[in-house]
Amino acid sequence: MDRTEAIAPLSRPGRAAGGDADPGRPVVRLRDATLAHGDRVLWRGLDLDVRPGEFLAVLGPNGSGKTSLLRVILGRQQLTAGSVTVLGRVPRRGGGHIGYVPQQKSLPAQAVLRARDLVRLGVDGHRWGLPATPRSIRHRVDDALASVGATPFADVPVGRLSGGEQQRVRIAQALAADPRVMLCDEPLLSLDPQYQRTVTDLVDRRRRSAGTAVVFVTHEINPVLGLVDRVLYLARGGFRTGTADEVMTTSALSRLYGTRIDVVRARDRIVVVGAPDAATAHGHEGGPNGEAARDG
Ligand SMILES: Nc1ncnc2c1ncn2[C@@H]1O[C@H](COP(=O)(O)OP(=O)(O)OP(=O)(O)O)[C@@H](O)[C@H]1O
Repeated sequence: MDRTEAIAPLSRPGRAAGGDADPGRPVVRLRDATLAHGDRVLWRGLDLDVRPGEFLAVLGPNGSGKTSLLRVILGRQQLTAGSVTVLGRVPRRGGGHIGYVPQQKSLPAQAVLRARDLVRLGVDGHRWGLPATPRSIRHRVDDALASVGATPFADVPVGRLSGGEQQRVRIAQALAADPRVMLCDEPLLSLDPQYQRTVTDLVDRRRRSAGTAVVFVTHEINPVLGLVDRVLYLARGGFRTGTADEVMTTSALSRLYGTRIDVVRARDRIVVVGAPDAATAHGHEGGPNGEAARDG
């Protein structure tokens, strides 16, 4: 079955295009934030503001605490020290205005929920500007499905979809929440280049049209290099923040890792050579305090 179709724009019944977000007010704010499990410090002394419409890429080796950062912002994980606010409030489980694309795990083959049922779960429990009638909710779900090209498989049980199709449905679910911030945990995994582009374009369009802040965890910066405003790089208990040009450099990453790392620009790509990989960089050694980080 050919399940691809043209990608439709996601209409927004709530705020006007451009959003009502105050561009000066951070959507996400962390101050002197530390997260540790036992005596193992994932990151320490993190100051971070993510502003409306900003695209923040979060990079770092396996186990450096990228997903944990998203869990803190979601209110599912308590900081060890410091503070976090989302839209000026301490985040709590189930709070609205957050679109979350969790790290991909295949849905069981026997999962009987249809794609549209999953997306509908994104609408429920959130305010999105208009009274939620069954008809308006159905339109919202249809819009979100169309926006990721998922209309042809809207009624297929999700367990029967490919990994990439399931991922597009998860993006639609996050968009259906009419989010002020999107938290995306490696959303490009298992997508072919065409749909990597689809996903990054959707997220980019959303932040430009609605002022949605984006926190985008990725192992690979190249697919989002043209979109990224700032990078947060986590490693060995420390971090660096800044533009891609500031962070993705031989000197910045060598200091962060405490060993020689080479960052090479080849055509429009960044290649990092020598960064300890998942097997060796699990970071269990604890690591130094956060590098002097710039945030702004
Ligand atoms: N509740 C917990 N208790 C103890 N350790 C935990 C807990 N949650 C996460 N960890 C550990 O913290 C570390 C960071 O996990 P996290 O998933 O945030 O890393 P990550 O940077 O997203 O990794 P990956 O790139 O592999 O997805 C891991 O070693 C993980 O095992």
